[in-house]
Amino acid sequence: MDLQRFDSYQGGAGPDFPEHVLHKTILVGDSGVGKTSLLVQFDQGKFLPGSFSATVGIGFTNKVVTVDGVRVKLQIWDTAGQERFRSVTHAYYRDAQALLLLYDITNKSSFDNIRAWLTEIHEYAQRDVVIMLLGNKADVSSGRVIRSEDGEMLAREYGVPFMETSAKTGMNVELAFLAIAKELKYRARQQAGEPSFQIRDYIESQKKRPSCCSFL
Ligand SMILES: Nc1nc2c(ncn2[C@@H]2O[C@H](COP(=O)(O)OP(=O)(O)OP(=O)(O)O)[C@@H](O)[C@H]2O)c(=O)[nH]1
Repeated sequence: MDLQRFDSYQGGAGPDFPEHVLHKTILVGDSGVGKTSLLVQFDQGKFLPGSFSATVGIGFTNKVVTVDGVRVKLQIWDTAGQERFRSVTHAYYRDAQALLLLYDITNKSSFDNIRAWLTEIHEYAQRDVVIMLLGNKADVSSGRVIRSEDGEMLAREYGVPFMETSAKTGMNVELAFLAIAKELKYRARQQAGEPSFQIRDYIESQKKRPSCCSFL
C-alpha cells in the first residue's frame, strides 16, 4: 500500500495532554505481518481484505485517544517491513516514544526475526522508548504456528508487554494503542497521589484471547 499523509482526529471532550504535543508511535515488523491493516483497523474500524500490497516508504496517521478523561495525541507511523526500506525506517526511530513490534502468528520467520528487530530498536531508538510486542492474525486458527505462550515468553525475556491481536476482527487493536497512550500520559503527567501505571498489568486485565487456538 502506498502511503500518503492523512490526518484523522477523533476523541471525546476533555483537556488536551500535553497541549499540541504529538506522541510519535511507530509500527515495525516483517513485511506482511499486518502493520498497515492494524492501523487501518484502529483508524477506520475496518479490515481491507484482498491481495497483499506491500507498503512503500513510510507514512503517518494522527489520532487522538481519550484516556482517563484526557486527550492524548498519537502520531502513528506505518513503516515498510521490506528489508530494502530498513535504512529509511531507522531514521524515524530516534524520536519515537513508542514502538509496536508485530509478528504474524502464522509465520515462524516473522517471529524468529523479532530478536533482530529488538536489536535494531535498541540500537536506533531512545533508551526509554515504550515497546509492545504484538502477535497479529490471531483470528487464523488453522494456520497458527506460534503459540501464544511463545510470544509471552519472548516478551518476558525482553521485559516488554505482549498481546495477540487481529487486524481482521479488531481483537485487542484498540487496547494496544490505548495502553500505549495511557503509558505515555502516565510518564508525562503523573498526578500526585495517582497510583503508578503498570502497562503489563493493565493489558493482562483487559486483553481478549482468541476463542480457538489453544491447541498447540
Ligand atoms: N487473517 C488476517 N489477515 C491479516 C491480518 N492482518 C493483516 N492481514 C493480511 O495480511 C496481509 C499483509 O497485511 P499488511 O497490513 O499489508 O502487512 P504489512 O505488515 O503492512 O506489510 P508491509 O507493508 O510489506 O510491511 C494482507 O493480505 C492482509 O489482509 C489479520 O489480523 N488477520
